[in-house]
Amino acid sequence: MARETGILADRAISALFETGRLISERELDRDQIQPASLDLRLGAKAFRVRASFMPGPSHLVSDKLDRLSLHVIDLTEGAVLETGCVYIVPLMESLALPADMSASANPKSSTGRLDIFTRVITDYAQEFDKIPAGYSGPLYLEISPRTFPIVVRRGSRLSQIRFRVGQALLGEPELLKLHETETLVASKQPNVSGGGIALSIDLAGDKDGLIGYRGKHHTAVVDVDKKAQHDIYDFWEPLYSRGRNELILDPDEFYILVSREAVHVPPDYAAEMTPFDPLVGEFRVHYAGFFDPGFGHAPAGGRGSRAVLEVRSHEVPFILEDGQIVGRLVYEHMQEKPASLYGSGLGSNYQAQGLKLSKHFRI
Ligand SMILES: O=c1ccn([C@H]2C[C@H](O)[C@@H](COP(=O)(O)OP(=O)(O)OP(=O)(O)O)O2)c(=O)[nH]1
Repeated sequence: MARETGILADRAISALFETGRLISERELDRDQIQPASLDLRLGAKAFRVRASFMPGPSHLVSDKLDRLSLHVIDLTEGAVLETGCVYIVPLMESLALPADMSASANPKSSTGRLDIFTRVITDYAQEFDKIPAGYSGPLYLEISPRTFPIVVRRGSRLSQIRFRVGQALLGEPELLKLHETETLVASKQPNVSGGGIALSIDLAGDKDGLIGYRGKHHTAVVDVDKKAQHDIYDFWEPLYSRGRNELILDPDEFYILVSREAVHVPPDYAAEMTPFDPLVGEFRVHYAGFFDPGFGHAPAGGRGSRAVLEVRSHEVPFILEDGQIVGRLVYEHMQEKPASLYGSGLGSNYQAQGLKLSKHFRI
């Protein structure tokens, strides 16, 4: 029996397409629907703009593009998007949501791990990545590669959207109860506060003391649609604990680190890593925050999956210490159990992961 409120699962997302609530200029790709989200595809053009913007309550995105666009790039054969530049790409998908359904977007994990900053923008938007209930209109993606230049093309999938009816966030007592039966975050002393369950950082490292990676500058381009294409060490510097169990974050460098705890998202739930909390420190963990139903779930082959963390320090150098809390996972009810779980036959790339760079790299 489906709940009234909650995040839409794969079957319901497919029904949105069939009933014209989700519109696309071409058929959905076979693997575009995930257990609790839909990957969004780039359209055929990218607008290089002078700066990022918010349309605000009285403007269409296209009004702003008329004013701010510097150049239009054709994506049909693929094109390079450079670091430090801002691009706006109309997406292939648009929406005609019912009055009780809203949506939110987030970069795909592979996009976050490449340090590509992306946000979905709607007409009349006053917030990024939030699509109000009943929204009818186009979707645009703002893209700004931060560390590596990238190749994208029409159909590339950098961002994903979750649809939700009403509000189905678990409160702290409900979260604690679920944790007691399902072990959401495998820590000796679960810390449930701020509406979520805390994740801490692993800076002790694996048997070789490897704790993470720092992105190199002035690299070759990464094609976002190609797997295992590049040697890790051409793009990343490995970082070792050397018994110190701490790491000084340099401002404006990008790090891939990993949680100390294994994470579990039971099939009836979807999780999200909550953004940077200024009370935790002057750094930001999480550029891609959706955790799928079935991630870390033992029957879906996920036992021991850790959360990969995308980390940046702002303004000042900051010392992270092993075991320090760096983020929180909030959990929401699914409307119904997905037909397919993360990790089970979906070509999932990150089930049962430890410290793992994006799928584009090979050792
Ligand atoms: O910051 C994050 C965000 C997500 N994940 C995990 C949980 C999530 O369920 C999984 C896959 O995320 P997503 O579906 O966004 O990744 P993808 O790039 O689409 O990969 P896949 O092809 O495996 O779906 O990665 C992290 O470890 N860290």
